This record gives sequence, C-alpha cells and structure tokens, in this order.
Amino acid sequence: MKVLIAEDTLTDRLILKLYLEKMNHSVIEADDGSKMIQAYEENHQDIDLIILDLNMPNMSGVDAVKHIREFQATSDLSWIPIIFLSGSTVDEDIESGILAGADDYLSKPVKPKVLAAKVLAMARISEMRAELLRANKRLEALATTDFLTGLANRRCFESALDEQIEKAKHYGIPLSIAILDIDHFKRVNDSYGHDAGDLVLSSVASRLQGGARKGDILARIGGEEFAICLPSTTLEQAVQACERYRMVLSNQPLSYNGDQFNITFSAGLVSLDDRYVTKHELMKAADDLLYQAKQGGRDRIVHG
Ligand SMILES: Nc1nc2c(ncn2[C@@H]2O[C@H](COP(=O)(O)OP(=O)(O)OP(=O)(O)O)[C@@H](O)[C@H]2O)c(=O)[nH]1
Repeated sequence: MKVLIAEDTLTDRLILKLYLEKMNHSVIEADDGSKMIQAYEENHQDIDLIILDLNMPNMSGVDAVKHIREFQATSDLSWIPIIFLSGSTVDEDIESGILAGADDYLSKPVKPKVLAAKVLAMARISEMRAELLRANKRLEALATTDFLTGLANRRCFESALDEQIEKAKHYGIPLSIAILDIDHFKRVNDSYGHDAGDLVLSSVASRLQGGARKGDILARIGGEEFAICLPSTTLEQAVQACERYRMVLSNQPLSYNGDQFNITFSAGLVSLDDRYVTKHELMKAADDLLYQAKQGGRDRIVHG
C-alpha cells in the first residue's frame, strides 16, 4: 500500500516510516496538517491509507481529517482509510478523531505488531469496499443493459430521455426520438425458430449501432422494438438520420445458418415541442406514428 503519514515529531515520523517500509508499504511524508492535505490532493489517486498525528502545528489532525473527508465528498473521490495517532489516551480525543472521519486510532509509541494489524484491517476494509463498488457497477450494467443485444434497455432509455428532455428545454436545443419496430418479425421466429429470431435481433442491434451517430442513444425497448434518442437533432435532420438507419438494415440481407433475411422496420419519429411535456407523451406520439407506419404498409418512417 501507499501510505501518507503526517507527524510533526521527526523521530516519531521516521520510526513510523521505517516500520511501514519494513512491511513493504511505500510512504509519503508530511510534517503538518496542511502539508498532508497538499500531499493528499496532489497524490490522492495513489494513496491507500493515511496515518496522521492528532496534535500538529498549523492545522490539527481533526481539522485535517475533516478537510480530507470533505474534499473526497465534493470531488467524488473514493473513500480511503484514515488512522490517527496520539500520545493521548483521553476518551474525548479518541472520540473527536473518529467523529472527524478517521477510522481507527493508534496510541504512541507505535508498536510494530499493532501497527501491522491495524494496517491489515484497514486494507481488508478497503478491499471489501472496492469489491462492493465493483459489484454495484456490474449490477448497474445488468440493470441498464438489454442482455440479448447489449444495447441500453427500456429503463436506461427512459432515464436518458428524461435527462435529454430537460437539457433540450433548458438550453432550447432540438431533440428527436424514433421508435422502430421490425416488420413481420413473427415470420422469422415461426419459419426459422426462436434462436434465429434472437440472432436477427442482435444483428439488427449491431447494424443500427454501426450506423449510429455519436451522441445518439440506441435501446431495445421491447421484443422487436427499438428506440433511438437523437439529441440536438431537428425533425428534418432526424428524418435523414432515420433513413440512414433504415438503409443500414435494408441494403444488405442478414444471414443465419445459410438463410438470408431481408429485414425492414417501420418507425414513428417525433421532435420535442410545446405539445409534449413528459417523456411518456413524446414516446406515445412516436408510438402512434409507428402504428401509422405499419398501417401504411411498413418499411417506412412516419414523422409528426
Ligand atoms: N426470437 C425472439 N422473438 C421475440 C423476442 N421478443 C419478441 N419476439 C417475437 O416477436 C414477434 C412479434 O410479433 P408481432 O407483434 O406479431 O409483430 P410482427 O410479426 O413483427 O409484425 P408487425 O410488427 O405487424 O410488422 C413475436 O413472434 C414474438 O414472439 C425475442 O426476444 N426473441
């Protein structure tokens, strides 16, 4: 681990450094609270643990710990363990160090075995926390991704759409959305089986993704239904974009086990204007136009 130590008494600092280096940790030193904060702000991405004296000149250990915890919160930095050192065994001193945001307490003079044990305990907590964050990230990805195509799922699309609507209204920039539905998809399943259907859905997703403009948000929002959010795009521009999406599908058949599929989609396309307040209204409007596209003969985009 990389340990930042702050201790104003030179001999105490050197002994602590020696112990830590013997345990194969690397050390950054500071001799008062404000230098420790500076060292932390400059090296925070590398530091795994802070050990600091509670009583130091210029800035007390309690204030330094508070500052570090505040800095972590406001800069969205990950938590790292902090152990404070003190010659005092007064209950109130221990309490104030922990209340300020430290995680453990070491009394002076530091005993190497106790130091090693506490550093190990902090490393364990740190690793558990990192594992929890990784697990949360995996869960978040699962909760927002469509398992079959790898595109965003409906939940993720709707939340992105909420953000885009707010941004568009706030800055007065255009926003369009399209809802696409593959034509006669049931025939693929019925003729070639569900696996072929799944493969067609994945291929459609990667074709659409391949043709996507940077910033467009693509999602699979239902069985054979996809949605595209086109930020900063007027209706006229969105019609062109959707025609491009239509071409990436229809200009070349998809193949599965030697069979070729000519896949087309129908789409409803709308742009945000005063008629729509919520994402549900916008999506409902796109859905109604999609229905018209199906009624009108499929393989077409109807906009409104
Ligand atoms: N393979 C596969 N099929 C799916 C999935 N989700 C929905 N489907 C199928 O998609 C088909 C949708 O059929 P319909 O709603 O009748 O629509 P369609 O055949 O595409 O006809 P139109 O939309 O009217 O052009 C059904 O056969 C569903 O079983 C999926 O994840 N995988």
